Amino acid sequence: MPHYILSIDQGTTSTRAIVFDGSGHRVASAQAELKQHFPADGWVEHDAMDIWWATETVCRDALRKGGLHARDIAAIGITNQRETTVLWDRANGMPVHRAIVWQDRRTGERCAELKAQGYEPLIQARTGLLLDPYFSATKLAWLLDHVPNARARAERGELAFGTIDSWLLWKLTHGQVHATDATNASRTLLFNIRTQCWDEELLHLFNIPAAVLPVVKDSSADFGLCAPDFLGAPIPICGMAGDQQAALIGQACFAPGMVKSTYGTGCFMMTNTGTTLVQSDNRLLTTVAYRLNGQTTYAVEGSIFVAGATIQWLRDGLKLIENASDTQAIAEATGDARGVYMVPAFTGLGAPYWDPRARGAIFGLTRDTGIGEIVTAGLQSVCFQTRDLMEAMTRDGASKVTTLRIDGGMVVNNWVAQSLADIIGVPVDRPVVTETTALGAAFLAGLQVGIFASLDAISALWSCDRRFEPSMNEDKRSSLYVGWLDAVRRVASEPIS
Ligand SMILES: Nc1ncnc2c1ncn2[C@@H]1O[C@H](COP(=O)(O)OP(=O)(O)O)[C@@H](O)[C@H]1O
Ligand SMILES: O=P(O)(O)OC[C@H](O)CO
Repeated sequence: MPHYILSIDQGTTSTRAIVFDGSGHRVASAQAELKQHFPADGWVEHDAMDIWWATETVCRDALRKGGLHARDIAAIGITNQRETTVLWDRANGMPVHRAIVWQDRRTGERCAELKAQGYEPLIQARTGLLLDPYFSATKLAWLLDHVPNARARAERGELAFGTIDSWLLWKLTHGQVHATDATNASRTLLFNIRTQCWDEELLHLFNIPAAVLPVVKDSSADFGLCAPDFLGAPIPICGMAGDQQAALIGQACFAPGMVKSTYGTGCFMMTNTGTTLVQSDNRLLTTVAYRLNGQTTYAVEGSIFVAGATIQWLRDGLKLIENASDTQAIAEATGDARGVYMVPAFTGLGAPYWDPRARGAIFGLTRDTGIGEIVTAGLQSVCFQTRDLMEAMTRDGASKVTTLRIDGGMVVNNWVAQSLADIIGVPVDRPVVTETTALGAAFLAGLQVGIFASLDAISALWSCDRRFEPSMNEDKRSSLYVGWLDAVRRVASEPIS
């Protein structure tokens, strides 16, 4: 029996394919950058065909680099940037518009309108989410209303909606399968996370015809076979999860109370709450962590829109650094931001503030402030935002965080990992495999085909590369955080309660 798993990780800024072996070791990988389109202020789009072509290329490259053939691959897993919305023509498999990306704010007014009409409590109770343009429903409604004939065609069953997972599945199976998994469905604002069904009342509220929707499956399931021309032979597609849920799985956070935080473009902290659905009183999200054998495990999530994107801005916007990795040496040499705070609210503030009108700022500048302090403040902003999430989770009773498992592109930076431990005041564990998103999708696919026997067997594969212990004294930790809260208050568009 073939014993490798091919994981497709379609992220916001790049598309990756990674081949793992049956011990969760990475065997080969390939990556392609994804072009970002910014057609108007606050709008962010991706070309869904670019995403598909990049997926074909990176999968073929990864196999070639590993000296592997389709017959060596037991299963494919898919993980993806969540919420990003694609609408395509079932007849020719072409998108009817560019995909609207999770960061896109064009439907802010529609969300505000629904909020003013008092719909948020109902929506939160059914979906675990809040009324924010972040999620798919208002993006899909926008497409149906703005693409000529789209609504009528959707009602006639001619168009299909999906997040990136569904879109890739459709292309991989040559239009044979229109499905998603429960984690991705739980990010649309249309899926009832209690009943695990599309919610008719919400479909009506957002004016979405049911005919466009994919079938919702478990995260480990039979999603069909990829067409033989993709890699040379049909391969079963057996795992699927949104990237933050896949990271939770890749970090083996299977016990209630275990928590991970992923630092890519944004930062997403997630605590496993087991089979208990915890509704947040502190404006965190409740979401499906994974669904296996029909059993739903839930999580509480804090979503920060800008984490690694701050470093991209320091590099591409301000041109203060050449490479993201330069920030470690700069922060080590600077040691301390010396009272400078950066609040990177470039697209508003996410959890726990949810303030789309807030904008970024740098405070505490003096005549001797230099590049070092600004870069250090940029890195530290990610740590302070994590502390905000941790405080909200503790207030919710979702978990008293005792250790934090971290992953994502930023955590190779030792200064960030240490500063995180110092600012949140608990040990931070960095695993050997930091590409936990792709690993999580591989675990899900491998569970389905029997390469991994159980979640316990997966837990045994997790191993720590390095633990970062907090080393800052409590007074300094508190006073730094008070300064951060003051900076956030100053950028907020409305008073923070
Ligand atoms: N050494 C580093 N120090 C700080 N940030 C880094 C470093 N290396 C990469 N990054 C940041 O990490 C992000 C890339 O992480 P990744 O997990 O690949 O993101 P995504 O999945 O969102 O596309 C980028 O925003 C980049 O600025
Ligand atoms: O592409 P990432 O890794 O920044 O993740 C994006 C999230 O899934 C958005 O909810």
